Amino acid sequence: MILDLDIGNTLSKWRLKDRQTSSIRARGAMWTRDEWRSGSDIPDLDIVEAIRISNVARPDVLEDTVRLLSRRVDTIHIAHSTAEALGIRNGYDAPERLGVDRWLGVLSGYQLTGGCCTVDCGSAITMDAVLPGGQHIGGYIIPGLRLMKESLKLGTRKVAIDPEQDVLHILSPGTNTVDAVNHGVYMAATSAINRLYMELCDSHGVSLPLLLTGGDAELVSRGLRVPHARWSDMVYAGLESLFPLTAAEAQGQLAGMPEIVAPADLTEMRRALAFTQLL
Ligand SMILES: Nc1ncnc2c1ncn2[C@@H]1O[C@H](COP(=O)(O)OP(=O)(O)O)[C@@H](O)[C@H]1O
Ligand SMILES: CC(C)(COP(=O)(O)O)[C@@H](O)C(=O)NCCC(=O)O
Ligand SMILES: [K+]
Repeated sequence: MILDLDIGNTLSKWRLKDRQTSSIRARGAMWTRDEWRSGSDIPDLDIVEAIRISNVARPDVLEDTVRLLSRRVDTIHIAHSTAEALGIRNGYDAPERLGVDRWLGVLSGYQLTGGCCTVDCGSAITMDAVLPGGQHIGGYIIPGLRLMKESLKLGTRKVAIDPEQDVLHILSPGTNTVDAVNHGVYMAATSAINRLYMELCDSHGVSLPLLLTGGDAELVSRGLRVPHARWSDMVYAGLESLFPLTAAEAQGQLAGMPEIVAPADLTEMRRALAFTQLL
């Protein structure tokens, strides 16, 4: 069994993948600040032969995790952002500074689409673009939904946006503090993504497929006006492509690959952008 770990600033996600069949056997998550201890939602290490890790939490979180796991498992691969990988050139001035979860998302997105825009809606919302030909051009970082709410200190941080709510309702003016904050934060996130995505396509003259991942991807997806696909295993897929361990992975079959959704027409996007600039 392979243990894949995606350690974010809020949640540490894990999954167990069968080395023979390439199927996912178990999944779980724990708060990143919590310690690994029995009784919590952690995988059974006795059946793990190899581990692959993506970490964007503090370095000591990674050190503690590796120390604990290396007592039980010999093979541990840790992903790092590099200047180049799998035909993609990292657009950061200091490539190693690009969050490795963003880099892994870009690697998977490019393999699926040959050029795309990736959005990871977690503690932060990050956006990256990689052009056909493999040049990553950098991206954007904004606070995630939860962080935006926390920053207001209005006591609304624990009140989640109801994922069942009709999206038109979430975009309407709030008539109490909780709704005003939730709706405002949601509008800030979704309109930034809509706008930045169209600006990126416009300035590079290419209509890029848009891919979404992260804990808030489903919610954010409903507020986007542009065609896009969700890929919840996108960071894991980057680990699979950097460190292929199964026959399917070696052939480029990445877990949970979505259907490619045809992007919006570039002329239409330019028309929409021109309209926002007229106002
Ligand atoms: N069950 C859940 N537990 C915690 N956060 C959740 C849950 N479902 C959705 N979320 C949202 O997802 C975010 C965490 O997403 P994730 O992509 O795991 O973030 P990160 O990679 O930064 O840890 C939280 O900030 C929260 O808004
Ligand atoms: C931007 C991030 C904090 C996002 O982390 P996440 O929301 O997934 O926990 C992470 O990718 C990171 O620490 N990046 C380093 C800075 C950079 O990418 O420029
Ligand atoms: K993120």
